[in-house]
Amino acid sequence: MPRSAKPAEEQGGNRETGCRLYLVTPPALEPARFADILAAALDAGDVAAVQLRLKDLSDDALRRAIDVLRPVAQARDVAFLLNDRADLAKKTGCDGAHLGQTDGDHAAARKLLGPDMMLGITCHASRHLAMEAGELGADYVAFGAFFPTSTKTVEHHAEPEILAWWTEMFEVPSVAIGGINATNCAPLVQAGADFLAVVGAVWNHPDGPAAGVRAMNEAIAAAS
Ligand SMILES: Cc1ncc(COP(=O)(O)OP(=O)(O)O)c(N)n1
Ligand SMILES: Cc1ncsc1CCOP(=O)(O)O
Ligand SMILES: [Mg+2]
Repeated sequence: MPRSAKPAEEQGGNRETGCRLYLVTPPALEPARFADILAAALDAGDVAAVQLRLKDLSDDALRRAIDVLRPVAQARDVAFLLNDRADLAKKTGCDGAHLGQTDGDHAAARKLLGPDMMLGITCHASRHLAMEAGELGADYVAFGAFFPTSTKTVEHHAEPEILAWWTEMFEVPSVAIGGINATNCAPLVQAGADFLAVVGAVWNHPDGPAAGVRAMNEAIAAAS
């Protein structure tokens, strides 16, 4: 997936499976303060991508957050994606966008982003949605939620089996999301997830986000 991110082997990441960590930002943040927190997290270990996920912000506020946080990720060769907004991702130098099933026309977004920007698509627990996303040129398909989560109210529950099926059938990378932490991630890694997307496991880690990144990478490596 992340086209501008270094391969796992160059990052000292998880060579066996290639499974890598994908950080989604907390639901609320103050950009200047969060920039330091993000930098510390990214400096703690291998991270393939960061997704800025802020809801109900004006375009101006979103642009301010992007302008502060995007360079923190990109300076470290970590891809920076924007949640929900392909248009703003394109205008603001992001590496791509993540769109859900109600976040507009995926084909139009693919066209807008062009071949050099990434498009990730939520597919819940649906093989059909994933095949549609793959056909229209998604750079990754995201399945979930795999576990209970307090970050978002979720309506779909996915099982590791869908990752195994996808990996066996298609080459488009898969992302697993939803309640994933260092203790429960092994079956997802073993089922072939290319990326584990997490919020709480890193930003709410009791010893801080850097410890959260280390714990996730250790767990991914142990499961590989
Ligand atoms: C990597 C990744 N996977 C899934 C989602 C969920 O996207 P969506 O269904 O559009 O829900 P919101 O995140 O917009 O609430 C995601 N953001 N990232
Ligand atoms: C954005 C999103 N989409 C499905 S579950 C989820 C929240 C993931 O957060 P956490 O890793 O804290 O469960
Ligand atoms: Mg969305």
